[in-house]
Amino acid sequence: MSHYNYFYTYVIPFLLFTILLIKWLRKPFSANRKRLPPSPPSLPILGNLHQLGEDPPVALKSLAKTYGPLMMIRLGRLPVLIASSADAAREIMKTHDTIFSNRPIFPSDEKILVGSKGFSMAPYGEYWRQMRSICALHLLSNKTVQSFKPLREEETALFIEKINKSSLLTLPVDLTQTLATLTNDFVCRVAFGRKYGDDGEQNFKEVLDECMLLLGGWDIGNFIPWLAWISHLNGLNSRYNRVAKWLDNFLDKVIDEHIDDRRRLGGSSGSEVNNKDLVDVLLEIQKNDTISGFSLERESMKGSILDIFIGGSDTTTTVLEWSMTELLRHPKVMKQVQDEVRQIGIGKSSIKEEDLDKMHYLKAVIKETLRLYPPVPLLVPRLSSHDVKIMGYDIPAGTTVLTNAWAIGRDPATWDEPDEFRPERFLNSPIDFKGNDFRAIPFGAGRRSCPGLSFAMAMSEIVLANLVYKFDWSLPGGVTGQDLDMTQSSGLIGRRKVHLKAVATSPTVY
Ligand code: HEM
Repeated sequence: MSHYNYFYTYVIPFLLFTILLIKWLRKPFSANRKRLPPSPPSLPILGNLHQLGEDPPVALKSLAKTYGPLMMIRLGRLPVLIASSADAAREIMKTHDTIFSNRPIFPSDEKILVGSKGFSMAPYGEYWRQMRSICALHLLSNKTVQSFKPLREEETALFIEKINKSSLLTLPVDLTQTLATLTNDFVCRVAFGRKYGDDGEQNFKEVLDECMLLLGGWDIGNFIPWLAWISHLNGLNSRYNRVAKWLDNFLDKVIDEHIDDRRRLGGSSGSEVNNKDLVDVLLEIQKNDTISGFSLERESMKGSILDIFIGGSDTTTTVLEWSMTELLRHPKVMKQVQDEVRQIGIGKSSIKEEDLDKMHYLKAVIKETLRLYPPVPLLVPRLSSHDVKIMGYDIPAGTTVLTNAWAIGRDPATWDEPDEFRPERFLNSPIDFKGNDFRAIPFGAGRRSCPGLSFAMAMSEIVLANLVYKFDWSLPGGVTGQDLDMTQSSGLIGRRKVHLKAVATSPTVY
C-alpha cells in the first residue's frame, strides 16, 4: 500500500474518531460552560497577536467577516472582545454602558503616566466623575469652547500666514507637521495660557509625540508578561522612563510658574487672555476646595492636563490631515467646498467663526472624514466590571473590549459604497457623531465618550474653512491624488504614516 493510501485509510479516520471522542467526552461538562463569542484559531503563547499585522483595524475587520461582529480574540494571554458593528457597539456603550465604563490599565501605560492621576484611564467611580466634570465644565463645555474663539482665530491666522510664506516661494507645505504644531500651540494656550515650543533641551511637542507613540505601541509585555524583559533589552523601558520623567518635571514647572504668577499678581491669574487657562482653574479649585470633600492633589492636576493634551492634540490634527488628503484626491469635492466657503466669505480677508454655521458642505466633509478615518480607530479600550450577556454570548467580568470604529464606519450593511469619500451623504442627514447613532462613533459613546467633541469640531472647522478659502491646493512634483500614500499608522491614533505635503497657491479671485 502506498503512503498516500495509508494516510487516507488509517490516519484521517483515526484523527476524526479521536476528535469526535474528545467532543463527546467533554459534552456532559459543557452544559454549564459559558457561551463565549466565536474566536479565530490562535497560536500558543501569542494567541492572535500575529494576526493584527501592520494595520490592526483592517486585520480585525477582515477577521470579523468570518467570526462575526462580536468575537473574542486572545492577545497573548489577554482575552479581548472585539465589537465590529453598530449593534454590537450599541450593546456595549448604551445598553450595558455602566458595566463597560471601566478602562483596562496596561503595564506600559502605568510606566509612561507614572504618578499622574488623570481621569481618562481612571476606574469608573467618584474620582473619575469629579475630575471629568471639572474638565468638562471649565475647559470643554460649549460655553467655554465658544470663549476660546479669539484664540482659535488668532492661531489660525498665524498658521495661514506661515502657509502664505511657503506659497510665495512655491514651496510645498508639510501639512502634517504644520497642522500638528497648530493644534499643539492652541491646546498649549488653553491649558497653560501660553505656547511651549522649544523649551530647554527638548521640545514639549517632541516629547508629547514620543509619548503618543509609546502609548499606542503594542508592547509585548502588556500581553505576555513573562516576555516583559524584552522591553529592557530593546530600550523601550528607558524610553518610558525618559518620557515620564520629562513630562513630570515639565508639568511641575508649569504649575510652579502659575503659582508664582498668581503670587505676583495678588491671587489673580497671569493668563494672557480673558479666559483662565486650565492650570489656573485647577489651582483655584485646589485653593478653594470648591467641590465638597474633594481635594485636588498636584498629581491629579498633572494627570488631567496630560489627558487634555493626549486626548486633544493628535486627534484634531488627524481629522484635518485626512480631510485635506481626501480633498486633494477628489478635485470635484475640493471645488464644491471652495465654492461654498468662498461664496459665504466673499470680500472678507479670512473666514470667521460666525460664517461657519452656513457651511453645510464643509461640515459634511469633516463628518465624512471622521467616518472613514476615525482618529482613534479602535476607540479607547473598555473593561467589563461584571459578567454580562451580549447578543446571546456570555462576557465574563474583567474582559478588555476594543470597538472597531474604523470597521463600523465602513460597514457595507450600513453604508452605501462605504469606502468612497462622498460628503453628500451627510447633507440633510440625521446622523450625528455625538454617540447617539452608532453607525459612526468616532468619539465613542456613553459615559466614557469623548468630552472634547465641541472643542475638536470648533478647531477643525475654522482651520479647514480657511485652508480652502485662502489657497488653491495641488500635489508637488506632478503627483496625482490617486498616487498618494494612504497608509495609516498603527498606533492609538490613526495618523497618516507618510506626511502630507502640498503646494498652496493664492486663487486669482474669490
Ligand atoms: C477629533 C477629535 C477627537 C476624537 C476623534 C476623540 C476621540 C475619543 C474617543 C474615541 C474617546 C474614548 C471614548 C469612549 O471610550 O467611548 C475619547 C476620550 C477622551 N477624549 Fe477625545 N477625541 C477627540 C478630541 C478630544 C479633545 C479635543 C479633547 C480635549 C481637549 C479630548 C479629550 C478626551 C478625554 C479626556 C477622554 C477620556 C474620557 C473618559 O475616559 O472619561 N478628546 N476621545
